[in-house]
Amino acid sequence: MIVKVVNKSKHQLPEYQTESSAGLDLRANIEDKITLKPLQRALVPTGLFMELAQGHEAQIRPRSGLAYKHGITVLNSPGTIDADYRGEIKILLVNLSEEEFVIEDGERVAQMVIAKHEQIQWLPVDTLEDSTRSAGGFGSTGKK
Ligand SMILES: O=c1ccn([C@H]2C[C@H](O)[C@@H](COP(=O)(O)OP(=O)(O)OP(=O)(O)O)O2)c(=O)[nH]1
Ligand SMILES: [Mg+2]
Repeated sequence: MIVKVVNKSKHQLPEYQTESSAGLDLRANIEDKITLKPLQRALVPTGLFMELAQGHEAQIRPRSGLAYKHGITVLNSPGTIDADYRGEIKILLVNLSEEEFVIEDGERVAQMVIAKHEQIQWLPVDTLEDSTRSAGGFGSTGKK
């Protein structure tokens, strides 16, 4: 799929790191380093603007390496980029570790997955078709 993009960052366009990667790694586009203290959050700019086709969204997800090694994750994960959004793509990072973490310009801090989605129309009714699960949830299966 071809996606129009305006790259106002100092960096190359996000790339798939391997042949079958689902996510495009997103780079921080910042003038000065950002230091995240424990439990601090920051909205990290990417310098990227894009135009997705209707029926598509972009999901901003954490990178597992940063999460595992440094406790850095995407606070609103998965962040949702709507197809009609024309603003700058930004990444909301939070530091869940007990150590400071420094974000460098150009660092790959998150990844973006493009996905198809539906938009629905409601059909208001009084009752729903029953099912085997019925209203069971939140650990209801496998119990006696
Ligand atoms: O991680 C994110 C999440 C959102 N956005 C942008 C694109 C998205 O289309 C817009 C709105 O996001 P969302 O609907 O999650 O935020 P909201 O708090 O509901 O704001 P709004 O009232 O603008 O929809 O903000 C980002 O750049 N990064
Ligand atoms: Mg919204």
